[in-house]
Amino acid sequence: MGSDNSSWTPHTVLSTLPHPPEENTSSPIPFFHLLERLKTTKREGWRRFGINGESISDHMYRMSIMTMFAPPELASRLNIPHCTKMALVHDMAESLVGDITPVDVHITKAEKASREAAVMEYITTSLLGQVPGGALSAQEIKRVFEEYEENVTLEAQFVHDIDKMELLLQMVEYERSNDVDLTEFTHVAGRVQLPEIKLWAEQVVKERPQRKGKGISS
Ligand SMILES: Nc1nc2c(ncn2[C@H]2C[C@H](O)[C@@H](COP(=O)(O)O)O2)c(=O)[nH]1
Ligand SMILES: [Mn+2]
Repeated sequence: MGSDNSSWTPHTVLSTLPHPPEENTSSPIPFFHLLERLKTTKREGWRRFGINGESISDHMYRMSIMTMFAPPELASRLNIPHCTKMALVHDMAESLVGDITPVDVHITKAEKASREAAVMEYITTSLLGQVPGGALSAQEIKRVFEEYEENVTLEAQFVHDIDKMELLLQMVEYERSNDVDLTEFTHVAGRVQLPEIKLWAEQVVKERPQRKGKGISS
């Protein structure tokens, strides 16, 4: 989904789709169809290692479950249902932007953020702007996405940590099921912020399979 950075818009991708979602209807069905792309788009970080397995929605599903297992003292300071909602929304823009990794040199962080904001604006206006608000309104989706991106509230910090934790779990699982060295991802553990989740990260990194002929896995 790369293209000239300055000219990219959601319609850069939408115009290539065989069945682009109908816009400005009072039905959420077109939005539901767009979500299929989260089920079919594989996470790029693993594809670079020849592992074409985990989709974006797989990642967000496990994250959403993990948010409900916050350790009790931390959970007492969090709005957990809001965190679960944030986990399910945070990568929604990748339905059109795609999954861009921090090592992708073709698209800057600023361009990635700009594209994702444009997609969330498209989703919450063209697709959901005419849909009667229910438990999750267009405004709430946009607000939750922006809260995650700003990463200031404890809920956002927690969900960012869960995002990293989910990746670390998948790293160990892929090292176990493939003969692949995913050491490149271990630094993510060092970027976990909350002390309770740091403990989880340390526990998971210790699970890495020892590699033949290598020292103790870090
Ligand atoms: N090669 C690397 N890829 C990484 C790293 N950290 C995250 N990632 C991947 C994981 C996803 O495929 C993608 C973005 O994930 P989000 O959940 O943040 O959208 O980037 C890394 O250190 N190396
Ligand atoms: Mn994510």
